[in-house]
Amino acid sequence: MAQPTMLLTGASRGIGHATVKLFQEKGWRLLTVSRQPVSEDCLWPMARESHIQADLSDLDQIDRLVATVRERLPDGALHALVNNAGISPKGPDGARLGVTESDAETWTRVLNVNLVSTALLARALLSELEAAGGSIVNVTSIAGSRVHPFAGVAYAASKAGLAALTRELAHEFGPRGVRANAIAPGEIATSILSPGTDDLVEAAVPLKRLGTPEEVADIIHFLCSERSAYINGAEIHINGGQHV
Ligand SMILES: NC(=O)c1ccc[n+]([C@@H]2O[C@H](COP(=O)([O-])OP(=O)(O)OC[C@H]3O[C@@H](n4cnc5c(N)ncnc54)[C@H](O)[C@@H]3O)[C@@H](O)[C@H]2O)c1
Repeated sequence: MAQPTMLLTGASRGIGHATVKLFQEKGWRLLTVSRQPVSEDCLWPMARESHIQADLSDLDQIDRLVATVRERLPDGALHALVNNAGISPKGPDGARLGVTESDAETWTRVLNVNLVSTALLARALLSELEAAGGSIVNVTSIAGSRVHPFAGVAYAASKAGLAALTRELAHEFGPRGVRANAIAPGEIATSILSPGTDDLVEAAVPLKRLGTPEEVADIIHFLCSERSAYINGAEIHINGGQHV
């Protein structure tokens, strides 16, 4: 197969950063989306070249983003779309933006980044995914399927919606040879974690540790590979056996 191409959102740090590094090591061509310009000290020169700046909370930016992606796909084929970008009002981005759970603007921002932009991107890039027999991976969360002490309502609702969207896309896109799956992390060592997570891990995670971004990246890679060719519409939980 010619060099496969992946488009990943939220590449600047955490799970997205680990996923970019892994796919690069595996020989993929990368297109990455982040709100920020890539910094000069960026560790992966290929990723710097492939970076596209877009704020996914602003849906007006999606058309331009899709047009830029198409320009950078000379053969018109996209092998993987990884919808990883996420925002939590209770995480560092939320705190920085000064948002609160009762704020309508918060709901809009969280739903746009975590859910609506994902749906729009998947549909807009369906032809390119179809051309490659491609795979969509949506990063959901443990908070989408159970009450989580730190996640917050908007975040939980967005991730439950993303899980539902994944099943719907699997059903609709499957006949066109495009698979859609989700990966639902529990407590992973990234900047999105809230204070108090250590106690939660001690009380509720049988493996008694945080997961690593690299462990999540590995499953994303599996879901984008031929090894998972018959997995469609699944949500794979990676949470150390967490029970709340
Ligand atoms: N770390 C965890 O414990 C955990 C648990 C469950 C789910 N998740 C999910 O994993 C995904 C990755 O999160 P992470 O843990 O690496 O956190 P993170 O905060 O380190 O990374 C989030 C990424 O999303 C990007 N992003 C946020 N808002 C954006 C916007 N408006 N436009 C474009 N990009 C934007 C950020 O720039 C960043 O690259 C998220 O969807 C998150 O909800 C993480």
